[in-house]
Amino acid sequence: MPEPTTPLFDTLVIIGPGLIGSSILRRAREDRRIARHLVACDISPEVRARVAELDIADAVEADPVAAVRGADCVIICVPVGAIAMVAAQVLPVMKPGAILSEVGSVKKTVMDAVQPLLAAHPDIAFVPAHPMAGTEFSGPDAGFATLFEDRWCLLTPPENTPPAAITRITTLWEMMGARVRCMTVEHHDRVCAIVSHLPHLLAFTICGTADDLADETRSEVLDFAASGFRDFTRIAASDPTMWRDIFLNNREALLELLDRFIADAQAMGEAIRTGNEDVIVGRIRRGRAIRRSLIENRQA
Ligand SMILES: NC(=O)c1ccc[n+]([C@@H]2O[C@H](COP(=O)([O-])OP(=O)(O)OC[C@H]3O[C@@H](n4cnc5c(N)ncnc54)[C@H](O)[C@@H]3O)[C@@H](O)[C@H]2O)c1
Ligand SMILES: O=C(O)C(=O)C[C@]1(C(=O)O)C=C[C@@H](O)C=C1
Repeated sequence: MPEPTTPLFDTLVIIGPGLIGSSILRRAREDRRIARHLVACDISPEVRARVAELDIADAVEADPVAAVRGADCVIICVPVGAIAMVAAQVLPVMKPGAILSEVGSVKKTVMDAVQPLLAAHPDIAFVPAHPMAGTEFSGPDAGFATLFEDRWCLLTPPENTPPAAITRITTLWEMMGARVRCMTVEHHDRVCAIVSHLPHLLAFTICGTADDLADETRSEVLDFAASGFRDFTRIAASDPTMWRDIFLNNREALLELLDRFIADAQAMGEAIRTGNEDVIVGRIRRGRAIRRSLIENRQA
């Protein structure tokens, strides 16, 4: 007879079972070594009804206070701008020794807002995590159990976090199929500004510019878009609330990298103006090499 194993968590609560939260629930539903009891909590009655229909949680709650009572792990999966408010609602009723986590795409502003709240709850460990995985879709129907497979999950725990709590959240993400790396909130926000936030800013902007051109010239510019432009439109289809919160919360790092990008784009423009083939070809070769190395490492 196989040994019965104790799950990693007894009760795991997901607040905001949208794309990311419902993907965690789906994976945990498939692998009962993750948690014995799964609770979903959402502010939206439509989302709660859909989560119940999809049957991806053992219980669905409207009230975060009722949802987290007795839980040993709570993961906040709401837009960045709402994370601290939800943390303030649940921290006072969480069980001593429990872990609070969140999956927001920006870390410094969230940490700045949550750390003062944690001071009153020294028996709760805070282990923020950011799975570097997603799609342009939102909501509980968009999630899938394999979303985090072979993707990075970045942890940004405060310095005084008990190592055992970091280990448990690391194990959780490994059980989701991800690879885990710890870093500071500042480093996290700079890295994400370049690999995720600036590309989204460019995608939203280029779609708007093309659409304006189509209006001005009263022509079918967008009808002729082949796969290059279409790749930008996939990213540009992402959720407005989520991206508004990301841009406003990672303002400093994003604006610094936007300035740097504008300078680099202007240098490319200058090379085109002056016919500087070396600069043009050098840039293109560099982009190509980056794409190839991602493919070799199976990240593209
Ligand atoms: N979408 C991605 O690609 C991706 C990837 C990694 C991390 N993230 C981060 O994960 C978080 C969730 O993103 P998502 O794409 O799953 O969003 P989503 O819109 O699919 O889901 C968010 C859910 O949170 C609920 N919600 C909002 N405010 C709430 C509140 N105050 N209390 C309870 N529920 C509330 C919404 O009703 C919704 O069901 C965001 O912070 C985002 O930055 C997103
Ligand atoms: O694949 C996509 O569509 C995503 O936008 C996912 C993506 C990203 O930029 O890579 C978006 C935001 C997250 O915080 C992490 C991942």
